[in-house]
Amino acid sequence: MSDVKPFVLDFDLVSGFCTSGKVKPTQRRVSDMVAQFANETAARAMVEGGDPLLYEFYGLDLPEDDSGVLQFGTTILYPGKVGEEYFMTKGHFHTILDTSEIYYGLSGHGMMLMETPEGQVDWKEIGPGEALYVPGRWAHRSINTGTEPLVMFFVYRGDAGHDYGTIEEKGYRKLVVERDGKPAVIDNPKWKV
Ligand SMILES: O=P(O)(O)OC[C@H]1O[C@](O)(CO)[C@@H](O)[C@@H]1O
Ligand SMILES: [Fe+2]
Repeated sequence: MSDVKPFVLDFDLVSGFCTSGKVKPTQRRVSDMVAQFANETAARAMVEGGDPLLYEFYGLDLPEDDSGVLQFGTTILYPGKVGEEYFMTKGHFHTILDTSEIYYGLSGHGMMLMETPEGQVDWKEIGPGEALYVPGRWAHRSINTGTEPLVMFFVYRGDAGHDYGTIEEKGYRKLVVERDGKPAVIDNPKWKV
């Protein structure tokens, strides 16, 4: 058991930022995930044109080897598109595959795209005041389908870990793109068996 003392952290309900500045966010830009987008040419052009920030999240300095710890924080995913594909997070399975995660929508609107190693796929919309349960075994990627930052609070088991490799190699089975001004979930042409 780790020796974490009780503490309080403040997160702004709209911006998602930790306003006391006690924790610094991790940022991911288009250059961090060019290969994850369906239209890599559009992604590379965006990198050349200034490399926009896709999202930032607060990961706390809590022990990552203790199943009794809960990791938590906020994700701020900015609005925008790469080609016709909405800004999204990298997405991951948990290293301990059967660990779950809860997201709570604070502001903005988006979607969680999920899939299992066996090939089940699902997606759920998330907005302010909605709690989304991602069961164990489901890879999860957040997508901003709106015009404001999508801000979510998340919590998961401390030792769950992040497995990015599987998604980097194979991609997701589905993509979320804008069609006729609305989000549409389509097959990912780049998905590898
Ligand atoms: O880890 P990714 O796929 O880049 O997505 C970012 C979000 O997911 C989490 O890893 C939680 O699942 C957060 O730390 C972070 O906000
Ligand atoms: Fe996760």
